[in-house]
Amino acid sequence: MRVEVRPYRRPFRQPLQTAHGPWAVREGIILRFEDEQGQVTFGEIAPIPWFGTETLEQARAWCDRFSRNFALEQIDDIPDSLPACQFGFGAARDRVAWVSPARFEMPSLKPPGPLSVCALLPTGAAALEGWQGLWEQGHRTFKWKIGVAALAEELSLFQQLVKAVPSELRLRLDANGGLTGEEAATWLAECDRAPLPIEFLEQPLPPAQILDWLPQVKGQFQTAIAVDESVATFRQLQQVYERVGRQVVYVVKPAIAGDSQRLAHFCLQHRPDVVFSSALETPIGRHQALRLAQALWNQGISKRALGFGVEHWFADDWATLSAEALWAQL
Ligand SMILES: O=C(O)CCC(=O)C1=CC=C[C@@H](O)[C@@H]1C(=O)O
Ligand SMILES: [Mg+2]
Repeated sequence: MRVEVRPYRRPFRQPLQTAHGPWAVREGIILRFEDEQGQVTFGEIAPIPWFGTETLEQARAWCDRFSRNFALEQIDDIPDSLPACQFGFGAARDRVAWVSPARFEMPSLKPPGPLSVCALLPTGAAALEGWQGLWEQGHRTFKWKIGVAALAEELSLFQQLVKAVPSELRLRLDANGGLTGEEAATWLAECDRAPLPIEFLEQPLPPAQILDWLPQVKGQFQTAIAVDESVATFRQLQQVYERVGRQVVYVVKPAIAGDSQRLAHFCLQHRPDVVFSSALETPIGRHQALRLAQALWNQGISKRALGFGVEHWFADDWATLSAEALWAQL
């Protein structure tokens, strides 16, 4: 199979403000595969190094190993240290009618409607304005980043936000590991008191601290706790699931969780309480990630809104481009 590699850089409309700091530009790699019958498939490598994936440079180095040709079997040679590469090259295999008893079939994608998609709000006070347009588009689940400004300021904004929105709105909070144990307990108590459902508090503490902290708050709060950075790669997902199982919600970003077939089999075997989430990838990686999420949804895995309400974060028409049109721009 022939493969062509093109890097991309795409600015967000505005930097995404999280506890990791501002993120202004999405960089990645688009792969174009052409098989012997001339059939073309696109894949995407969308690293998030601060989540624990490979860097863009490490991904490039792997891609440079291939001349213009590669065999599907070589996907199995991609190490677990390159999860975004495993996902990107895996696109070639997930398309072909590759017959194997172990293969998890992923039917073609029916794009999910806004009701089943969580929209990402702007961080801070901008959320007080930002939610309305997304509500009018049909979104009913929203995610808001915290752990960026001072606790008192964010708690005040939270109280304004939950009073301003319709009571049917469901809100997720994502601290990106930016809170202390004490601040997280304060947030959980606040969420329990909120006048609308707070679906979960995502990654309140950093991966290195959260698992030891969980037992201290077990059974104290109604609001669920989710992990994201703690399970960014497949190895981490396995380890955390073994340790805390169904005590938490798993926010899984297929684009950085490694081989999609392996992820699918893990989800089918363990049936974790999972939210599939965007890695802020392009429509190419998004399409592949959503196909996986939809196929697992059809198997009864996760009924939670998909964390893919992010197209509005990209400038221009990036979110609606076809794979061929996007490739032609690179
Ligand atoms: O999960 C969602 O609803 C949207 C995607 C999202 O929030 C993120 C995507 C990529 C990196 C992170 O800053 C952030 C997250 O922490 O979940
Ligand atoms: Mg998150």
